[in-house]
Amino acid sequence: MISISHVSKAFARRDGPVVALDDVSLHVAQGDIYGIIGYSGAGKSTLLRLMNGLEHPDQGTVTVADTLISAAPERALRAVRPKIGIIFQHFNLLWSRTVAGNIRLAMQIAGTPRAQIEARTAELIRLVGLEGRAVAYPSQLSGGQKQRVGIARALANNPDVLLCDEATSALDPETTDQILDLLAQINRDFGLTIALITHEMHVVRRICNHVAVMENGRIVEAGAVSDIFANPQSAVTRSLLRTLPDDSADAPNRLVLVYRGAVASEPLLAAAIQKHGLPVTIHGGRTNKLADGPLGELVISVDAAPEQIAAFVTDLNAAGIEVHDV
Ligand SMILES: Nc1ncnc2c1ncn2[C@@H]1O[C@H](COP(=O)(O)OP(=O)(O)OP(=O)(O)O)[C@@H](O)[C@H]1O
Repeated sequence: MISISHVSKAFARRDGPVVALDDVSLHVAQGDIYGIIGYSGAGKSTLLRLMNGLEHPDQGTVTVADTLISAAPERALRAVRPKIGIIFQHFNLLWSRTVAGNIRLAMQIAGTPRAQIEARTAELIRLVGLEGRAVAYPSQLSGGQKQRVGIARALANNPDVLLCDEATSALDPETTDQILDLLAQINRDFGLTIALITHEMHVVRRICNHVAVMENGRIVEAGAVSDIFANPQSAVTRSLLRTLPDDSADAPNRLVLVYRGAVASEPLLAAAIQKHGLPVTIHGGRTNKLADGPLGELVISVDAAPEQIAAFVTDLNAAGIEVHDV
């Protein structure tokens, strides 16, 4: 659906040329949710602008929805743009138009017949969960609602591809997850291909199936999200992964085992698990080297009745392991 082949792009600046993209190749398949992640200045926005023809590469080719965007004349670009929806970090809504007015505009520009516009607008408002807000103005909406309008507008012309430019970076964590879930639902229900740029690994973890990690204008690694998470190759990927909060925080019956100094936690834990016969999931652990000796932490959850867990904890305590249920 999106093919980027050996693309390079430099910008002229007073202090010399800046290489924004350096021999980048990337393939986004039909139905993918493909994340492009990197820190500020890595080249993500430039790559996204190449995908909708706002920039042209110095070298290489960009093909989106069977159109060679990198070499397309303006007329061909105008024809293909309705097939490429885009949503933005700051929503880019028209403040003088209502929710419905913003969504209609995309179809009016594309020359859609009026009767069709009304039906499609109503359908899109339902799809993004904004029923009853059609006549509200953007200033009356929360950030999450504004992005829902952005999504409805981007989908108005039935695009083949949705590009997301840091689409949740201006939102709080809860709203971020709601918007990401909406994008995932649209991907599932309509098979819409999504390419997104982000600096947050959480976004990749929650909805992407593929990811490319960028640094200094290059893709340093790319592949299936599960492979990259399981075996990150580059320092920048490992650094981005360290920023992730622990998903096990939501697990039921989550216990943090703390062991100090010479207490060897694993054999003691194994013995307690065996004795009580409980299903224990280990979520992770780490060792802190404190000035007065090592302090270990192991995060587990136990799928058992409260009294079984209490007996298990009593044995762990007796073995010198502190247990916190946080
Ligand atoms: N129009 C431009 N003129 C000059 N330099 C540019 C231009 N656009 C991007 N650059 C430079 O190219 C490099 C890559 O920028 P880009 O915006 O693509 O990175 P990014 O990963 O999207 O970062 P950010 O999240 O900060 O936007 C940076 O060094 C940037 O300063």
